[in-house]
Amino acid sequence: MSSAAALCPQALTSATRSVWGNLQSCQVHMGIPLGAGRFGEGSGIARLSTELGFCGFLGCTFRRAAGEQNGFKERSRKRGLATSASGNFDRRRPVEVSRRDSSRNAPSGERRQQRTKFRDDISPHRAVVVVRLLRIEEGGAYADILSWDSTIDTTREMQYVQRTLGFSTAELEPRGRRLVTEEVAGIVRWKRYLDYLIFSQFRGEERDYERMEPLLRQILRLGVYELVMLEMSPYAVVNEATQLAKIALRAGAGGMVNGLLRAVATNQIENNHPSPVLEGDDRSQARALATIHSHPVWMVRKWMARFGKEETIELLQYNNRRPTFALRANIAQGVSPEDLSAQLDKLEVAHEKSPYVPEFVRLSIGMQDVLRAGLLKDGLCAVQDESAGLVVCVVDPQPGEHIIDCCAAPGGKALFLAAKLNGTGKVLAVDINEGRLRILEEAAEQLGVSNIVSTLCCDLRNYTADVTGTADKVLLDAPCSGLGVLAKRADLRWRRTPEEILGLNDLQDQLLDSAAKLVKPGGVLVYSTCSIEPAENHERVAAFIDGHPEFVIESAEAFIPKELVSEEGYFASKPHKHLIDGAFAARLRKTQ
Ligand SMILES: C[S@@+](CC[C@H](N)C(=O)[O-])C[C@H]1O[C@@H](n2cnc3c(N)ncnc32)[C@H](O)[C@@H]1O
Repeated sequence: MSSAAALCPQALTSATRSVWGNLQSCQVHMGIPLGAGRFGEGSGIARLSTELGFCGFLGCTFRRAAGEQNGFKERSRKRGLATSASGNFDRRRPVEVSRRDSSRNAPSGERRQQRTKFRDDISPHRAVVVVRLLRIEEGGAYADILSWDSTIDTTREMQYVQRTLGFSTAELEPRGRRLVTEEVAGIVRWKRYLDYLIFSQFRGEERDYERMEPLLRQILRLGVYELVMLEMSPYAVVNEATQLAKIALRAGAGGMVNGLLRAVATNQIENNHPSPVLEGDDRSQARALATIHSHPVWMVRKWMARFGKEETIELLQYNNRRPTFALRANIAQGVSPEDLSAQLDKLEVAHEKSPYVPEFVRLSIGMQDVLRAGLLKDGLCAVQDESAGLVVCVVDPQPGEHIIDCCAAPGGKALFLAAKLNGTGKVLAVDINEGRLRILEEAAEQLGVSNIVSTLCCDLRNYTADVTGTADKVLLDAPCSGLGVLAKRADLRWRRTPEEILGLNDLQDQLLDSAAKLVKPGGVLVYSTCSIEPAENHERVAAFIDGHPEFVIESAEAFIPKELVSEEGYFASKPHKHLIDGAFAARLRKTQ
């Protein structure tokens, strides 16, 4: 599998920076019931985490699966990350990174004692946040995968803290857990802007700043985030961050943190933070916007060239918003959207009907209550972004049809396709990733569509080498950059590169050629992504049509609201305009 094949951010999408966490986040966009893979024998949270960690939806996980492991291992070792006996990065073990151990020269007994010291002057959430940030930045963990599920035992997390920082704290209460999830996602998202504020108060050369110890940097980011973005009391923030740096690093580090955060706190009170000036040529303006809205410069430049400055700012702002979520009523179990709405009313969870997909309801808060009430575990609904539902609407499955979902795992769209078949017809879910297919199979059981869905693990390109098309409809939800789902995937913006996106285009073309072979004459092929980039969307379809004159474009307008349909007849959502994830789908009819 090429490394490009690894990229599959939709899964990631979901995400959530909300309390119900990462595992879930992976599943959200995909429409997997959050319970899937979490409760069965050997398939608990731990297995799902491993699964996600391996095949991920995200780039880095993919990269590892795709054979770039060596570089990663090498990096891990250099940085002292925990590796398993096989040399693989082991998420279960603490990442002990770059803490300068002030007790290094102490006698071993004393050192052990210091390591296990209990500190009640450091809030547990702050200790956990800096350790998680280290794991994400130094250890390659995903922000989503580190989100918190209320059902997870926190003991292991606190062991990470103890081993990384050298002391233990109180256990996290539920409120602390929520704060951890919120802060980790927020700090990852706002990293560039936070670093700008930190650097503006840093007394030293840029070189020294670049070389700053990773733990010290995370403590500063946490302090600045709490002061500026959460507007917490400066007294508590500055004192605890100072103390944390003193204990986990050394006295001098504490002094530095104290001075810097006090300066930021003063600017906060006086509303006097420095700000990059939006002037000069496009490049300078893109740099300024990238800092103000905390995105990579290349992304901002790309969008400015396409959308203009004002619209780019809207998109950047949308990507920094707290993401909202949608639930899909499981019509396969006879649950109508009205039934789901009544259940949510009972739980006093505020929600509204999706204006785009009849089976969906939107909520901005209250997911924890939905989880606790077991609506997902019982298969009454699934968490899924409306954009994923809209792709299924463009396929327009009809009872009795034979449908192939070519890149199906972990299965959000396949399961909704199956539900729409109303008990008759077949969905064949093909994917190269076995672990993710297992998640799909469990979710199909949970949602009551396992009689409709079957799975096949293979590389689509090999599978179609000599088949003749028999499917009524084929969906190719291709591996992509995921630039449409940045609001839900806090760390994705920092993981993507322009080269990676270019590299994906070949794979997308090859998969399209393969998927086309499965469609019977007169049948329909839908190509979709969770990207807003023309290079992955319109341009791929144009290239495909060039080489396949037997396919014609059919407008999506007959299947979804007009406002979501582009001039060319494609479904193309813009996050900042439609307030859902950015996604794309082209409906292509095979004429002969
Ligand atoms: C965007 S994700 C699919 C999400 C899925 N449609 C859903 O709704 O849950 C892309 C998928 O393509 C799969 N994939 C990548 N290369 C493939 C190949 N050559 N053959 C089959 N599947 C492949 C990945 O394993 C990944 O699961």
